Amino acid sequence: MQSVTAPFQFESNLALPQQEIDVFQKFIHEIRGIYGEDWGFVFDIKDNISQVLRCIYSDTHDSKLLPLGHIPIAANLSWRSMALTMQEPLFFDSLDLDDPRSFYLQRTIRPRQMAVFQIKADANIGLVSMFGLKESKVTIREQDLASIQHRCQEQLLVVFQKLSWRLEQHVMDQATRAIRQQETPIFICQLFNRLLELPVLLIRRLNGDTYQALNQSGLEDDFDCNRLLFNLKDREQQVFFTAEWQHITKDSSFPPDQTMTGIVFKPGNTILLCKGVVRLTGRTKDNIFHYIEQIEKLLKRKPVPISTLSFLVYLQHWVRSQDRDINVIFQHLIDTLVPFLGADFGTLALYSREQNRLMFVSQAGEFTNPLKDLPLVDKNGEPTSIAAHVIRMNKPYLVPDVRKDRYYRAFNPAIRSEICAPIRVRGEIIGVFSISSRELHHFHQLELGKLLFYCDQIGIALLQAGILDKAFTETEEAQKQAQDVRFGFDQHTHAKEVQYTFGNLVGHPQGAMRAVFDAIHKINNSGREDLNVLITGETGCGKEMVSFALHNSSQRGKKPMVVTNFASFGGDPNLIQSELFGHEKGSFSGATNRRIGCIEQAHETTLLIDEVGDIVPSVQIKLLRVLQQGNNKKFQRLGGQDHISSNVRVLAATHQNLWNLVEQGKFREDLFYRLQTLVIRIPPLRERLEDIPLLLTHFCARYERKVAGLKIQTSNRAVQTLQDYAWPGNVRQLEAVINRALVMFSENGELTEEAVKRSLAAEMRHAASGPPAQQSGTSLFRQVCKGGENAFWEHIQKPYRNHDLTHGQLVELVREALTESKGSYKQAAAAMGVAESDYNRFLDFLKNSRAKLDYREFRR
Ligand SMILES: Nc1ncnc2c1ncn2[C@@H]1O[C@H](COP(=O)(O)OP(=O)(O)OP(=O)(O)O)[C@@H](O)[C@H]1O
Repeated sequence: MQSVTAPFQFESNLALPQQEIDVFQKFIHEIRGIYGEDWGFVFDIKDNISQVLRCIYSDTHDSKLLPLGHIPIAANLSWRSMALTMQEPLFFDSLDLDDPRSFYLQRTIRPRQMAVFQIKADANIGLVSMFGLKESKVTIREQDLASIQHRCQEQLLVVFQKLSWRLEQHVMDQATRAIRQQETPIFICQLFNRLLELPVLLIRRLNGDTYQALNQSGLEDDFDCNRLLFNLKDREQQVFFTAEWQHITKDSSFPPDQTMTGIVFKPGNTILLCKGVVRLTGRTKDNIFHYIEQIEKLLKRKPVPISTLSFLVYLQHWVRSQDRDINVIFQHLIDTLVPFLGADFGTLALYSREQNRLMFVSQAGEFTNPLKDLPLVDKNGEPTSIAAHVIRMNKPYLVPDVRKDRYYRAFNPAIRSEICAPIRVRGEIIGVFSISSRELHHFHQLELGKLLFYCDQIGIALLQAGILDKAFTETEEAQKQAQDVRFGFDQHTHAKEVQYTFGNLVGHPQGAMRAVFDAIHKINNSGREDLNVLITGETGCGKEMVSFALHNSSQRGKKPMVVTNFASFGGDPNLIQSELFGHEKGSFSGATNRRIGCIEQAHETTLLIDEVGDIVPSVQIKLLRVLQQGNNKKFQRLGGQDHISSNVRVLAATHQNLWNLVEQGKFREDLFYRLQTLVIRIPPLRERLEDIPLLLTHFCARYERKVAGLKIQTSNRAVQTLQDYAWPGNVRQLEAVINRALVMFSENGELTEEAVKRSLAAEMRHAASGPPAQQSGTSLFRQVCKGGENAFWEHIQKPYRNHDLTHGQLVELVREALTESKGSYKQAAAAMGVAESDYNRFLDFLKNSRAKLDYREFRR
C-alpha cells in the first residue's frame, strides 16, 4: 500500500476584524459593569464543516486573540458542546473540574463558576461562555441568566452570523484552492477525511466492472462493487446521504460495517463512504453538497465548452476596445449575458462599501420600474433585496420561486425565479449580477455555478480593462483635493491621499502577487495596527504602491499616509534625525525654525519610511527605540526637552539587502530583527510574467484616458515580446517601455510587436550607455576577455545575479561577443574565460537570463 503525507491543512487562525473585536469588547464591558469584574469571556462559534466549536475570542487571558482552539461538537464531550444543543443557558455555581466534560476547561482556565449562553439563528450557531475565576467575587444569579441570554442574542447575533459565513467561506476557499492544486483521488479522500474528521473510502469505477477503492492513505485493492451500484441505480438524486449501507452492501464484497454512513454521488459512478456517523444538519448537508459538486467537476474535468470560450474572448475584447463609459459597458455586458445564459431578465448592481448601498446600474429585459439605489439593509437590519442578501452572504443564491422568498422585492411582476451572484475583484465584492426568468424553477444549482463563473470573469475583465481604476481615480481625486488644503509639508515628507488602492495594484490573482495581496489582507485583518511592516523588493517593483494599499485598506486609511525617503539625505545624521523626530530652533546650525518631524506628522495615520537602509547607524538606534513601543510612540525633537507622543504605524521599505548592510556594519542588527517581524516581499517582475498582460492593459488604459477618443489595440506578439525581457527596472521600466512604444512607435493606437521591440531596443541602448565601472574607457566585453580564466563567471554572471549588471548590459555584451566571433558561441565563451566543460552551463545561463541571441544574425 502506498502511503502519502497529507497535503491538505486548514489554516488554523481566522483573524478577527477590529469591528468585531470592538463589539465583543463593548459587550464584555457592559456585562462586567452590571455583574462584577470577575467574569472571563470566551466566544465560540460552530464550524459546520469540520463539526467543531472554534474559540474566536477570549479575554480570559492577557492576549486577546488566542490561537484558534477547537472542541469537537459531540454533546457529551464538553460542557460547551453540550450547551450548543440546548435551548437554555447552562449555569454552574460550583463547577466540578474532575467531571470528564470539564476536560478542556481543566487544561486551560480552570474556572470555578461557569455560565454558557447560546447565539441562535436557525439553530444555535455560537456560544458565549462566562467564567468566574474566584468564587467570592461572582455576583451573577440564576434569575439574571435570561436577561444575559437576551443581551447576547440582541447584541451579538449579527456578528456571529457574519463570522459564521466568513468561517465557512474561509474553509471553503482553502479547500477549493487546495482541490485546484491537488486533484488526485487520494487527495480527495484526504480532503473529506479532514472535512468530516472521519475515515473515508472513495470508490471509483475504472472500467467495466472493475472498481478501485481508495482510502486517505493510499490505494486499496481493486474489488467488485456491482451489487452496490445496482442498489443505487434507482436513486434519482445525484448526491444523497444514506445510513443504509448495511443493506446495500451486505452481500457485496464491500466491507460491511454497521457504523458506516455514506455520502454518495453518482455521476461517474463515484461513491464516497465515511466510516462513522456524519451528523446531517441542514447546513452540513449543504456544505458537503458544495464540496461534492466541486470534486465532481474535477473528476470529470470537461474542457470549457466552445461557446463559453468564445464568450470570454468576446468579453475581453469588448471591455478593452469599446467606449469606456462604465454605464455603457455594464449595459452591454448584461445585454449579452442574459440571453447567453437563457434568462429573460437581468440586473446589474454595484455595491458601495462606504455607503453600504446598492446602486442598480443596468437592466436587461422588459422592466417598467426605473433603476434606483437602495441601502443594503432596512431599519430592522434585514437585507432590502436578493442582491443585498447575496452581498451579505458573499455567495450566489438560487430562488426557485420568488413569491416564496423573503428577500425578494417585486421590481418586476413578470419574474418568477431568479439567481444572483456576487461580482468579486480580488475577493472584495464590487457588485452583483442577477438573472431571472418568467418560469418557476427555471434555474438549478448548475446555473448558479455558471453565473458565478461569469461574474468572476466580469470582475477580472473589468480589472484588466482598468475600468475600476477609473471609478477609483475619480473618487480619489475628489478626496485628494480636500486633503491638499489640510496638509502642507516640506520637500521630503509628503502626505498622500488614496493614491493607490487594491483596485489599481495590478497583479494576477493566482500568480506570484497573490502572496502580497494575501499578506496585505491578513495584516489588516489581524486587528494589530501597531505592527510595523517591512516591504522589500527591487527598485520599481511597487513597494510604494503596496504601502499605500496596506495603508488605504487599514483603519488608518481615512487619513493620508505620510511618506519620507532617506535616499536624498546624503547620510547627514542631523537632517535624518530632524526629518524623523523634528527639531527645535537652533538645535544645529541651519535649524532656524522649529520643525515637526514626520513621526509627529503621522499621528493617527501611517508613516512610510522609504529607503530605510539609508538611515545612518547613529539615528537607527533612536528609530529602534521608537519602533519598540506600541501604538503610542514617545520621542523628543532634536534639541528639545518635551516628550512627544504620536500614535503612528510605521511601514519601512527598502530595495537593499538589509542583512548585507548588517554584515558590512552599516545597519544595526537589533533594528534589522525588529523590522524583520513582518515582511512583505514583492517579487521582481521577471518572476511574475503572468502580470505583464494585465499591466500592459492597465498602462494602455491609463494612456487612453489622457488622449481623448484613443482606443489602443495590442497584439499577442507584442505581449510575448514584453514577456521575453527580464525587466531589471521592474514595473517602472515596463511602464516606460510601453509609454515610449505608444508615443514614438505606434500609429492609430496599434501597439505592435515592432513598436515594442523598438522601444525595448531604445531601453537597452539607454541601459548600456549607463556608467558601470567596468565599462569606463573600453567595452565590457574587452574587459572580460582580459580577465582570464573564469572571468565570465566572476565579472558577468555574479554581478548580474546581484543586480549590479543590468539585463541591457548583458545583452550588449553577448551582442559584441558574437559580433567578434562571427556568430560562434563556442569562440565567444572561450574568449571570456569559460572552460570547455562549462560551455553548456554558459549557454543555459544566457538562455535563462533571456540573453541568448540568434547567432545567425552575426554570421553575415
Ligand atoms: N503592481 C503594480 N500595478 C500597477 N502599477 C505598478 C505596480 N507596481 C509598480 N507599478 C508602477 O511602477 C511604478 C513604480 O512603483 P513604486 O514607486 O511603488 O516602486 P518602488 O518599488 O517603490 O520603487 P523604488 O524602489 O524605486 O522606490 C509606479 O509608478 C507604478 O506606476
